Amino acid sequence: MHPNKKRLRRSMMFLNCQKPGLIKDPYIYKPDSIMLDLEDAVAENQKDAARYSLFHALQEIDYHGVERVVRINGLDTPHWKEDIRVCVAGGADTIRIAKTETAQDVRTVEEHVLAAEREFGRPEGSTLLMAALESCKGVLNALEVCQSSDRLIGIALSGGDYTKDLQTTITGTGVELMGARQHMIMAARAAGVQCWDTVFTNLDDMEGFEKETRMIKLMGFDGKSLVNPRQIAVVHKVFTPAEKEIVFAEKVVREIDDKKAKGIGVFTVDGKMIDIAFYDGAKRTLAMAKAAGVYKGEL
Ligand SMILES: CC(=O)SCCNC(=O)CCNC(=O)[C@H](O)C(C)(C)COP(=O)(O)OP(=O)(O)OC[C@H]1O[C@@H](n2cnc3c(N)ncnc32)[C@H](O)[C@@H]1OP(=O)(O)O
Ligand SMILES: O=C([O-])CC(=O)C(=O)O
Ligand SMILES: [Mg+2]
Repeated sequence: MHPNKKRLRRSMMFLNCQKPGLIKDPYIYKPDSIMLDLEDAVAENQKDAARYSLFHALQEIDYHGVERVVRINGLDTPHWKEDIRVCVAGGADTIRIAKTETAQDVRTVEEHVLAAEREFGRPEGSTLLMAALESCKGVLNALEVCQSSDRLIGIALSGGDYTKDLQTTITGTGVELMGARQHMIMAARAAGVQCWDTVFTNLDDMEGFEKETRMIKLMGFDGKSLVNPRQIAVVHKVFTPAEKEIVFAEKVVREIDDKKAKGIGVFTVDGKMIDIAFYDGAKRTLAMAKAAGVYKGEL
């Protein structure tokens, strides 16, 4: 498996490739990933200029370990083939396929990525893929998209275009996105890939943003697409296990190991019933805490 397939992706911040001022140093905000956008943030007559900036940024800027995702234009545009060549030539870590609808869309992109890896002498299989689902058809096909390719690391809900297709609007209540969110997270888990929630565009409503972030964390998402550096700290706070969760998870793992050796299946930890069903969840909490740099233990 590619070493970065399962890396921590709590915060994935979009930035517009049309704006060199934005793409030159976003690592200072310490998101887990940046998403350099060639799609909707870039005006139609600026696509070439955006690709040119992107190529030089990928080649010349040290992003200090922040994952460099590039969002390419959809397969219904004249741009995506050249977008892929520039991403691969520049050495992007991951390509986000905008407006993905089917498993075949992912496979088509994969063929072009492989051809570009050969053309530019990049290791075959080094470029990862994520698929943005932005229509009812795309969301309904979530499972086949998740199972489409070994390069595919996960699926992202794109609520703006999705609600347009659904013929509603984003209200901030989450009602209109609930079905898609639930469906996508189940598909991603069934296929063993990651799943990210859509952007929150009201930058003046930080309270609403935190509420939504807490909700999607509870739903099972791995993180969220973001549009602004102010949103990163909130997402990291919500998605990084707190000290008391880490302590409890350590106790659960140790107690299950200990009780198993003694032939005991069910018992309590801090007044809560625990059995083997809780083992993987506790292990996941510790792995996440370790990846986030807040846990140094060996469990
Ligand atoms: C529906 C979709 O398709 S979403 C995906 C496409 N959208 C995007 O890519 C938009 C990304 N976001 C942005 O461009 C901007 O955040 C905007 C236009 C929404 C708001 O911009 P501003 O009003 O300037 O935001 P704000 O005042 O919070 O900026 C503060 C600082 O953060 C920087 N900043 C803002 N957004 C970003 C970003 N996404 N990435 C990196 N830096 C950013 C600004 O340049 C500014 O830096 P400075 O203090 O050195 O001047
Ligand atoms: O991917 C996202 O969250 C942003 C986007 O394109 C959309 O909402 O349509
Ligand atoms: Mg969109």
